[in-house]
Amino acid sequence: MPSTSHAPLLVVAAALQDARGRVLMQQRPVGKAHGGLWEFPGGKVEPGETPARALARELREELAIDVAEDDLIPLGFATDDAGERCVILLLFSCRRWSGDPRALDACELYWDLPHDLTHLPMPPLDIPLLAQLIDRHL
Ligand SMILES: Nc1nc2c([nH]c(=O)n2[C@@H]2O[C@H](COP(=O)(O)OP(=O)(O)OP(=O)(O)O)[C@@H](O)[C@H]2O)c(=O)[nH]1
Repeated sequence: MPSTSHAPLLVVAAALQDARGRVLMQQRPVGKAHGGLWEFPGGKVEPGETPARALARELREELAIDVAEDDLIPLGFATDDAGERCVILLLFSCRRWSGDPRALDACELYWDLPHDLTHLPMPPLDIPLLAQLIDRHL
């Protein structure tokens, strides 16, 4: 049975959806892991944080928006255990926030309907999560 000496890396991300149903993707900076690829905004859960609290913090840090934890609705997850450390990415849906998202961390932001985002190059776990979003007609 495969095993690892590390605890899984827990990562949270948001499908921010505007009134027209468009979802926000952000492009990771070149030079970072998965540089240049398009991801759902979010990041790592720090020790002592709940997933929703971590995601609200990441959205503030990365996009300068405020989100109430109650407005983060669990949507699905994806895992990758091929590398040295298993990664678990939890995706939340979010339709309400305050502020206009700005790319404080990403190179660029891009809004489009979920089925029109499939052409973007994405990190491995964002691909099945986008598929889950499309399957659920969200
Ligand atoms: N979104 C996404 N992240 C992934 C995937 N696979 C994977 O290892 N990760 C890792 O999950 C972490 C996401 O956290 P992050 O966005 O806060 O990380 P970061 O590279 O900006 O690092 P930093 O916050 O330490 O500067 C990164 O280490 C990223 O490389 C994946 O398929 N999708």
